[in-house]
Amino acid sequence: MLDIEPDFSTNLFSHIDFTSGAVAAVSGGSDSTALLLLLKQHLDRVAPATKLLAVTIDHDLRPGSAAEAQAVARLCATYAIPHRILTWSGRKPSAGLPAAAREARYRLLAEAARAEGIGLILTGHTADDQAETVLMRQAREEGLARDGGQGPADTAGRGLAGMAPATLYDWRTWIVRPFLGVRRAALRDVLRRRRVGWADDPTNANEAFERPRMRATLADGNGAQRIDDALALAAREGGARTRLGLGAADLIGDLATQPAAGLIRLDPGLLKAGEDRAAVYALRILLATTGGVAFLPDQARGEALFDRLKAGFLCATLSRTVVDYRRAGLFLRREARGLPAAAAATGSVVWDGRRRITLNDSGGALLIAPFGAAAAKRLAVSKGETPPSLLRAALAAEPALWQADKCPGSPRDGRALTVAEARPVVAPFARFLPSFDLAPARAVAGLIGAAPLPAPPFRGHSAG
Ligand SMILES: Nc1ncnc2c1ncn2[C@@H]1O[C@H](COP(=O)(O)OP(=O)(O)OP(=O)(O)O)[C@@H](O)[C@H]1O
Repeated sequence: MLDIEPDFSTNLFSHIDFTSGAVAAVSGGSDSTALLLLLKQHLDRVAPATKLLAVTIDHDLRPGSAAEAQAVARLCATYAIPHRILTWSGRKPSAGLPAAAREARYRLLAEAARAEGIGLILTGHTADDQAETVLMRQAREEGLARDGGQGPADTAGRGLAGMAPATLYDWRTWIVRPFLGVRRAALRDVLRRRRVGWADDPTNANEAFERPRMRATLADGNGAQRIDDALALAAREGGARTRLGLGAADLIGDLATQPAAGLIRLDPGLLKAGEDRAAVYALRILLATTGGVAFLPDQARGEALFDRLKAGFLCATLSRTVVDYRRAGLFLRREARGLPAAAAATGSVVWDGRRRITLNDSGGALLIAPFGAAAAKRLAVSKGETPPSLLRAALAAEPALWQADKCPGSPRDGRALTVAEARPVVAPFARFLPSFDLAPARAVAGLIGAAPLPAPPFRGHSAG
């Protein structure tokens, strides 16, 4: 645990690369207020020219939220820190409110960063938050196991790693959490010493929500020990997950190829690589990527499929992906079912979770729709090592631009590129990429031709 001394901010921030500036996400609570002051102190000392912007999201969920945001604005004015307030004005769902608020918060924070050309957001998540996260996930797993569902094996090495020290948002903005090893009480001591107040969000004490319930259980005599144990568990699991990801990345680099857009071939050597856990992880990541699904298929299904593949040739579907194991190899492609309906082609959209389509001009009256089996059948495909039927099936599920019932540009037709660019997206990591998974994300991006990852936000580039 880091000791909080007046100049401890060096320990907390010196490993972070501030070249592209920083957004401090400040709710006005104790942790993010401490983040703001300590970060400002650090930058003033070591890099005063760094562009620093404080951003407060007004979720507009409680009567006092606008006034709290104004209080942050006043504090920022005192320290001459530029500050913006962004309001979540969208429809508020009745179920899953914390998740929706979090989604809106990160979207708005990232928009504010991008508008200033800043690639880095810092949040005030603490060791207490980390311990709560790990213990909540553990409690959910135990509940699942008790109910006869998939228990620890389901998330082992993933969920219990807790929050990553850095997460890439939308494949372009880094979210860094420098306080994951610092207790909230220590941050509050810093604020008290400086006579700076903070707001206490009543939602944090509302035991209708899971996190405040967990927080309440940690307030008794055992709490400190349970927090320390949870942090130790998170550290072990984070390391295990990073190693698992490195193993999966090596397998993807060595054994996966892309014979055509939307078609991945795995060398059957994957089934006897001797490192089943990494191989199953690689398979799950590639399934989600091929199917355009944001979540990996669960561990149990991944393992079951892997075991069936080991037993011999098969054709099965998981995560919207057809797994076709035959003499020519082990192939993955998007299933034909449930592809997006034809839609007007405008601006930049993520299509089917798999392709970012960017129109270079207005596109006129064009539609984006799957290329389709009929059009794919008419196309000549080369007779190489890959069975033509598989090439056609993958092509049929690719996006194409349509005018009336004619297709002006197929995915393999040069003309399409003058109108639109369809860049593959690494679906499971496109929105949130925890630093634990950087290696497999990079390997998959290289395999399918997705945009390269931005440099990690740490000096010397070690994130994980
Ligand atoms: N409304 C908000 N505006 C800006 N950033 C926020 C907001 N809510 C949360 N954050 C960021 O996310 C981090 C974790 O959020 P969490 O909800 O745990 O914090 P909080 O209890 O609202 O406030 P704090 O962490 O400052 O005590 C905060 O430290 C802050 O960096």
